[in-house]
Amino acid sequence: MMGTGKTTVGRVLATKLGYKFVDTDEIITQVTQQSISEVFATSGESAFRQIETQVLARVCAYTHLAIATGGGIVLRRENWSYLHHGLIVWLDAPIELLYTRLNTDETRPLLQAGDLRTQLETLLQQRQPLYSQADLRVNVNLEETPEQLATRILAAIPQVLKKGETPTTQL
Ligand SMILES: Nc1ncnc2c1ncn2[C@@H]1O[C@H](COP(=O)(O)OP(=O)(O)O)[C@@H](O)[C@H]1O
Ligand SMILES: O=C(O)C1=C[C@@H](OP(=O)(O)O)[C@@H](O)[C@H](O)C1
Ligand SMILES: [Mg+2]
Repeated sequence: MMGTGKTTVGRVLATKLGYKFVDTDEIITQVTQQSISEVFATSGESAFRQIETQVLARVCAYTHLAIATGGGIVLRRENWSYLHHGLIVWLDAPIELLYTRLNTDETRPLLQAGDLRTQLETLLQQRQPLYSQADLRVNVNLEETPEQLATRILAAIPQVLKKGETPTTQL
């Protein structure tokens, strides 16, 4: 979900793994020469989602790469075939944490209209069943630094290889 720390923690995780790192939003910004807000404003969400899928289709083919996606990547069914090229980590955070982080943020177009808490609740309700399809669920809290969170994710990854329910890691 937006604000959970995918871009920030993904970068740290890549460093720890000795992997390269890409963020699909950053690639979209480079390719379109527009900010994410500008893409939404000038072309609309549906065009953004199309570009997002094209970007994911390209980057998912690489090995030794950590990919941070936008929180809406789960919405298109075809994206899942690309996501499953790798190990999918769900950063799950309570609404209050997201609210604290995104309260003054103006870079996420889907959260600019209306009450932020309501917006977050609505989106999370829609997306929770999709996020829960990930390989690893990581409960995010306010105490851990990106460094600590990345360390915890790394430690939890072996559990993904074992058969059974989706593993969850919390502090
Ligand atoms: N573990 C963390 N502790 C404190 N702040 C964080 C942490 N992870 C991310 N942030 C901050 O939260 C905001 C959202 O993080 P970001 O990585 O952009 O999330 P996402 O890519 O999931 O939307 C940024 O301001 C970032 O600096
Ligand atoms: O959840 C979403 O639909 C979106 C999340 C954003 O990325 P982050 O999850 O990195 O904020 C960005 O792709 C766009 O604003 C839409
Ligand atoms: Mg991001």
